[in-house]
Amino acid sequence: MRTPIVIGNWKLNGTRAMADRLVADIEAVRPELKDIDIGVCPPFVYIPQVVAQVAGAGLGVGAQSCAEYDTGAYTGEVSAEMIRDVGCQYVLVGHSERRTLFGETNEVVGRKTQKALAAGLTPVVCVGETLEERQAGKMNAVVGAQIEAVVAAVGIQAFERVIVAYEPVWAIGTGQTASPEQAQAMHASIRAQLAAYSPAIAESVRIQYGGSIKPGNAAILFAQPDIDGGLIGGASLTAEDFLVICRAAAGSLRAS
Ligand SMILES: O=C[C@H](O)COP(=O)(O)O
Repeated sequence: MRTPIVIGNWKLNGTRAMADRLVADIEAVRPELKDIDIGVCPPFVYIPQVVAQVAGAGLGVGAQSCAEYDTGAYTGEVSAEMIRDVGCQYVLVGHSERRTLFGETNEVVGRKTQKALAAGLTPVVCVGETLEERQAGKMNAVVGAQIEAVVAAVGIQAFERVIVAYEPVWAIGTGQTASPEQAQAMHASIRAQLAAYSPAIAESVRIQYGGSIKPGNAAILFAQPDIDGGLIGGASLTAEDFLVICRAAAGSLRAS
């Protein structure tokens, strides 16, 4: 049985006051949602305040990216060690916005995953195809290559400590969610790919779905057998929406 995990990726949004209110609202209902894992990924500058606020509340904190380097002359970068040092548990790696807007290749994503694991963080490795790739029928090959690069960098055994997030690029921030069937098919395909290396690891690895998850569609997505929670963008910015989504994840556990 895999514990569902819901993570809010705030992206480039928020203020100190917003972070304070949002986290307080999530914490207030955390005891009702104790059967699932919940995390938030604020912008770097708000991480210390959120870490201090959630201390002991069972809410994980993550960064939205990490450097592929440890230390040195890399202006603007933040290392996985630093992220761990300030109390984070998670780090997103290879989000499609990083891949598309900041040129992160599969190899870079592999190296970042390696750094995250070495620092003791849980990397949330994001994969997903563009609309053009889907329309050309290449989605399994594209996502397969993204997964393969991470396996090549860290080895299959390390996937015990990796979370995968399948986020079709065409569904991110567009309001156009993958259908439950499309999402389930890709999650099953990722699991099958990992099973070729290790059936046990494939069975235990958590695969989140991300891309326009909202209160109205979360339950049906989370009800799919290979979907283990969600990576939430826009709907993670208000406690009202985020908590409905968290409740849907907790509900999927009870229904299974
Ligand atoms: O990291 C989150 C994803 O990019 C999904 O974003 P979204 O829920 O705003 O579509």
